[in-house]
Amino acid sequence: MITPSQTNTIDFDTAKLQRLGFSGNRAPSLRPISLAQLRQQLGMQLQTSLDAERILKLFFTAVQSLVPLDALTYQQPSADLRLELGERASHSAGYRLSHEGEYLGELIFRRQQRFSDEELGQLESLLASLLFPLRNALLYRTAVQSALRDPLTNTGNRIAMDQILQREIDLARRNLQPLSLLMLDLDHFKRINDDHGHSTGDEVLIDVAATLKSQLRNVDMVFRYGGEEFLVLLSGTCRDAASMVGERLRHAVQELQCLAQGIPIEVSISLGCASLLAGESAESLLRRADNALYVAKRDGRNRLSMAG
Ligand SMILES: Nc1nc2c(ncn2[C@@H]2O[C@H](COP(=O)(O)OP(=O)(O)OP(=O)(O)O)[C@@H](O)[C@H]2O)c(=O)[nH]1
Repeated sequence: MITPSQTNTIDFDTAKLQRLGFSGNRAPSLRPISLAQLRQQLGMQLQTSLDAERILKLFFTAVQSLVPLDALTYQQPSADLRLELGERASHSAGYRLSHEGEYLGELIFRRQQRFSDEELGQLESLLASLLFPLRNALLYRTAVQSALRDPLTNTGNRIAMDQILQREIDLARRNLQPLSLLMLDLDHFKRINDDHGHSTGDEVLIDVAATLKSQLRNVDMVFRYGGEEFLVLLSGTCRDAASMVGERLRHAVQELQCLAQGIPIEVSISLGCASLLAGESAESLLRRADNALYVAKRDGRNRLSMAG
């Protein structure tokens, strides 16, 4: 029988690290180590993962067996990555990382004592071991992110939506928090395509997606659900608040100044709103939001309808 504290899952990265003599949970080794030995170890250790955060954590731990540190911060805004490890401290040594002109982020070492010239030389030498693993991890991260994004509107795609919706439902249930969905669809979009061409239609989709994002909090998520249909996931948001958000979105899209060859195009959206019921599945929640959207269309468009 498997007791709750046991697990039969194998983390291959951890297992490989243990074979190489490293453990992520162990404090850094107190055994003196030379720069050359540490570079050799890092060369092997950092190749065990394609997860940039994990690589930076391994690096931070390993470096401390040669140069004492209190913190490491790293950021690469275009990869949407920011990491703060350890406690903030007064002295810092910052590096802009790049490889063959490719920007790989900013990394800052921090600690309470000033760094000596020798230590700075050691840190720079160790950073060389980080470059290739970090570059590969950033490429991997970009590939994973692009597999989950709609390239036209830069919103999440259907695959991302399926994954995130289920996760958010589980979280809402565990934390006893409300969760609401807005399903929205551009009105008479076919006419826009027919009258002004598909590239104008694409521009309208891009503008509407940008408008939706600009009206929402960072934690709210926008997905392109179909051709001219979007889904907004509002975690921690009850029915009344979701209805207000929906109205705000509807109004913002109506105010959009879209032009085709200098001629203004009227753009509006219809929305269906549903809030998670106790024990409800993702499919049922989506179905109720879709039914509410159907009612909004049937009742004249450019309106919000609440699921029953
Ligand atoms: N330009 C462009 N058009 C798209 C895209 N995806 C879907 N469409 C078009 O969106 C239109 C949707 O038409 P309908 O489903 O009839 O909906 P509608 O005209 O918006 O009418 P209602 O939803 O009833 O208000 C179709 O003409 C599709 O070709 C896209 O990526 N770009």
